[in-house]
Amino acid sequence: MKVAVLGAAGGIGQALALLLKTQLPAGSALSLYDIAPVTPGVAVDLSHIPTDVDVKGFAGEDSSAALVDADIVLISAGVARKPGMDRSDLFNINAGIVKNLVQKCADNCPKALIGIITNPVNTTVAIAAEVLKKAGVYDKNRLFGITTLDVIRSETFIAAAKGLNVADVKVNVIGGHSGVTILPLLSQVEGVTFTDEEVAALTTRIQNAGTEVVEAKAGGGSATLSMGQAACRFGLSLVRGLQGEANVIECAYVDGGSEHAEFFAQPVLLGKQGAEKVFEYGDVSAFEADARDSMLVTLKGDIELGINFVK
Ligand SMILES: NC(=O)c1ccc[n+]([C@@H]2O[C@H](COP(=O)([O-])OP(=O)(O)OC[C@H]3O[C@@H](n4cnc5c(N)ncnc54)[C@H](O)[C@@H]3O)[C@@H](O)[C@H]2O)c1
Ligand SMILES: O=C(O)C[C@H](O)C(=O)O
Repeated sequence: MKVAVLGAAGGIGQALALLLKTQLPAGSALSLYDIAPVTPGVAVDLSHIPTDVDVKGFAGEDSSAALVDADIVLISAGVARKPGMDRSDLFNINAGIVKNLVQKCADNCPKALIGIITNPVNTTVAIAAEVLKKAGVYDKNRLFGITTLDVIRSETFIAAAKGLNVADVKVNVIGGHSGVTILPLLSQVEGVTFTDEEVAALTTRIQNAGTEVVEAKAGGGSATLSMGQAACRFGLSLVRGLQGEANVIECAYVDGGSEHAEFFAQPVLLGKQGAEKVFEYGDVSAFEADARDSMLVTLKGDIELGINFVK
């Protein structure tokens, strides 16, 4: 199994690479690429950790060498938010970065599963899809926007609010990955009930959790360590699916035939072909139905922006 991380010298990339070095199955290869010249050094540093995962680092303008034979590519290359910015403010720089890197995936590992972390995810995934379509290698089951951070935040905040063991909390988060497009389905959480006030407060906190980190870091970037953990969880789920494990399910932002939008985050069964099945997200409360319907103008606009960027 070969996993490539693009943006590997960054805050997310280094945390993710460390977690993968220690948690990928024995015999795996970890391929680290970043435009920053430090990247081969990050690989040497990790290579001293005694696990049976081979690490190589690549720097410079061309990511090709890192991508050959990759089974999974996780992309966190790009710029992060500063206080006062929305994720959409990152579009001008990150759109071109994702477009170029996904073109390299099309050229060097067209069958790889691609997970996009770079913001604005609602738009960069649409960009990736258009690039792959133009290259004639698009398979909707192999492209994912990684929304796992919204899931782990929801699990954490719900457990804290209700005094639960966080390992027992399971929650679907649907929609997209920015502001109102992030919708945790609190009504489905088993073994717990919420007042209307709790639903409103928890939903708002989960939707604004990225901004909470950006403001706390005071100009030093956005979530990196929690995102490293989230991307590792999702990446390892992709690995488990590729290896034929049954019942590997994660929420992800996919082109899964949603009635709501071309890309929509919902529960996905991961398997040997990537997304084996996209599940219905189930019954929702009146509050959630209203929040879902009201987000769609924003979500569809974000997607349209990505499609038009490549066309
Ligand atoms: N999906 C999510 O839930 C989620 C969560 C947190 C952050 N993010 C996003 O992830 C991205 C990265 O965040 P970060 O905190 O790691 O940022 P960072 O600035 O710490 O790291 C980004 C890395 O990308 C590299 N890079 C820039 N241009 C590149 C290129 N053309 N090719 C290869 N590498 C390039 C930089 O050299 C840097 O090492 C941001 O866009 C951020 O908004 C997404
Ligand atoms: O908020 C950000 O800019 C980064 C990321 O999308 C997050 O949710 O933490």
